[in-house]
Amino acid sequence: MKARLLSGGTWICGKTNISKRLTGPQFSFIFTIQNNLSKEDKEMKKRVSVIGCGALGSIIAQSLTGMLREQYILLGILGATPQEPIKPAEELGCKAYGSLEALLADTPDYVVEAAGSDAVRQYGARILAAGSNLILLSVGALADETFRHSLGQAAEKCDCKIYLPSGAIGGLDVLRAMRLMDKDMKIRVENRKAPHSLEGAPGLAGKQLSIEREELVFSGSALEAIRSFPKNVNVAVAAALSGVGPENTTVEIVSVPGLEENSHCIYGQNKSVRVTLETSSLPDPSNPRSSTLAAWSVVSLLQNLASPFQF
Ligand SMILES: NC(=O)C1=CN([C@@H]2O[C@H](COP(=O)(O)OP(=O)(O)OC[C@H]3O[C@@H](n4cnc5c(N)ncnc54)[C@H](O)[C@@H]3O)[C@@H](O)[C@H]2O)C=CC1
Ligand SMILES: O=C([O-])CC(=O)C(=O)O
Repeated sequence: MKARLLSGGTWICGKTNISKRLTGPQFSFIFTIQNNLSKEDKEMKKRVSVIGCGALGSIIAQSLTGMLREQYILLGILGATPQEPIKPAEELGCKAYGSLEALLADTPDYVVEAAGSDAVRQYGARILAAGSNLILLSVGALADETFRHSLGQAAEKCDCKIYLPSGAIGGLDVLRAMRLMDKDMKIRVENRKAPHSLEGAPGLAGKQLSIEREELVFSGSALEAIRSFPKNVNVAVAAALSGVGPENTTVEIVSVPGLEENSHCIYGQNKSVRVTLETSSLPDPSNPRSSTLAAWSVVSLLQNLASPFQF
């Protein structure tokens, strides 16, 4: 049975709420049974905090208080500024955190990141060190091997997990199995988006994309792709991490005027299996870079974590 420490110095362990005291040089614990269980602790719902209240974070936060409310409690939301989460938090009846420290003081079981790769770099290790599991949408932050390794070590040290949802694509399971069969498998990812869904990417360096003709705006490794298009090819890094890694995965980004959907096609091949995984989905109305599907992949992951059946 795993125990976790609540903010007031109270441990919760299985269905028993117990307080702890440390005594003597032998490092022995003295536990006192308490009867002040709150309704939520009795029900053993998992407690979640969300970072980011934009297009995807909003859907996730709403789902936590809606279809996932039997399994989860939304503790609070952290935004880029203390003001940003105030309105959504009010609407959803949770806290608007003014800082990461305030979020960590709530000791969530899971922290969902929907804020961008800078937030992963800035907060990831501290969240894990505080004992929370991390669910990352900005998987692209893990393209950097040194950072990925250090975050993995932080998770292991605290016996926490880093969950990588399927995001705006699917089929990561088959890529992982194919990689086990043949370490020399090949993966190529083609991302097609309308010009306005790519605008503002550092890789375009201010270049105006044509609104008349299709153009190849990037061709290279997933490692280079995420540096140039950090808000567009997290999917390619997720596919790469499931297979042969960001340096060995080829990515092409195509700007397609008039394209209504964000389209991601993953071509995988090993000695005996060939897959084409195509996902085309509508961008979120409030952020054309992101497919709404990515938020629902987190909702689905949370539902899976609470289910006796594990996909
Ligand atoms: N894995 C996948 O398939 C996909 C991943 N993504 C990732 O998800 C991220 C979020 O996507 P959207 O919700 O569409 O973006 P968005 O721009 O609509 O919202 C981002 C939110 O995060 C907040 N934020 C930014 N920096 C922050 C920080 N340091 N601390 C706290 N909050 C911060 C912003 O203020 C905003 O509320 C993207 O940046 C991208 O990295 C997006 C689409 C697909
Ligand atoms: O939402 C999408 O279509 C894909 C995306 O932005 C990403 O992978 O970063």
